[in-house]
Amino acid sequence: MPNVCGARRNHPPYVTICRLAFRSLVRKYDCDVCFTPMIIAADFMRSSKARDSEFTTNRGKAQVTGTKAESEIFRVVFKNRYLVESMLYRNLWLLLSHSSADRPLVVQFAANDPQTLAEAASAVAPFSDGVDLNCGCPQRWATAEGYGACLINEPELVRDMIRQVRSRVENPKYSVSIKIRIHKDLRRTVDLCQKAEMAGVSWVTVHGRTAEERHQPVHYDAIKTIKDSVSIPVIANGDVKSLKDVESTYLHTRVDGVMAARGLLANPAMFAGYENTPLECVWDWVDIALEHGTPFTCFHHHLIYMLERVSSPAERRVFNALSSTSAVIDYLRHTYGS
Ligand SMILES: Cc1cc2nc3c(=O)[nH]c(=O)nc-3n(C[C@H](O)[C@H](O)[C@H](O)COP(=O)(O)O)c2cc1C
Repeated sequence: MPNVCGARRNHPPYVTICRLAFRSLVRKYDCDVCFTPMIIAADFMRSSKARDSEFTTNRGKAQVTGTKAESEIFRVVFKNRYLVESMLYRNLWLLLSHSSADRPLVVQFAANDPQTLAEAASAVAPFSDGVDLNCGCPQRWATAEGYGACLINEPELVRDMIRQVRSRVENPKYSVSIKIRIHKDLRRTVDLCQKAEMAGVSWVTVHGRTAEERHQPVHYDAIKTIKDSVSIPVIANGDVKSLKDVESTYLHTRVDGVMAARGLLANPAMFAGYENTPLECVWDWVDIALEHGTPFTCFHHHLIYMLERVSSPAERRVFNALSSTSAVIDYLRHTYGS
């Protein structure tokens, strides 16, 4: 059963570098598939600047920022040097080992128009394994623009978006998925998923709450009903915070995989069976984050999440107030050892 990592929107470039670093960490601890944060497809297609700031991935040791449009030259970061030679970049890729590549990678888009989504999908297809349409974000800014959770009420539009991506991306193995929330009337969710299936969707991720629900219990029965109503894989999402939760979700719903967000932020080694973030994982984050040139705020924030369950309030007060990478490393060495 695949373990999936899901994350979020609206970020300056340093945040996408940060997401890439975090994806590298969770992949080390048995996360099988990673999603990018949600990217607004229309913004993404509007300018190469937007593409550079919204999407960063790598192949082996090369890091790629943005996407390859016909007339554009790529920025490739290799051993911290920018190479702006597209031929060199192509040759480089052929030589690189894919062992530490950021794959499998699903790029998640917010979109409300088939053509734009298809263009965005075709731009990222060479660097990823699939695109996902966000039909679950309940935030007001998103639904006001016709993105996210409001799309669960537009099954025909969702179907058209899936079809358009399918016909635009040539690779038949490239996945086209949707991430949804459920309706109060579950028949509508089943209808949405069946229409998506008929349009050629590869799988559906179901966050088992309605668009209005926040902290209410996840409706596992609803996820099971959806799973029983379609033949494509279904991924369950919501409140998976340990490997035990993965198992109980599976037993309850018989889904094909689970997606986790907050559980992995708190414990990136969760899918590998650790109850709390192991020290090894903390040091792995330090290594990976420094290797990627992760800015301090992001580096520190992730550690704050990871240490929350394993530190006392007094320790947290000291740790959270640290303001430099060296102070953080000194604190970790002194408090936990290396
Ligand atoms: C910090 C953060 C960022 C998120 N960003 C996204 C996102 O970009 N796209 C998305 O579909 N869901 C996003 N979500 C929602 C999660 O994917 C997930 O549906 C929700 O948090 C419930 O799952 P969980 O209990 O595993 O956290 C985000 C959640 C969190 C906490």
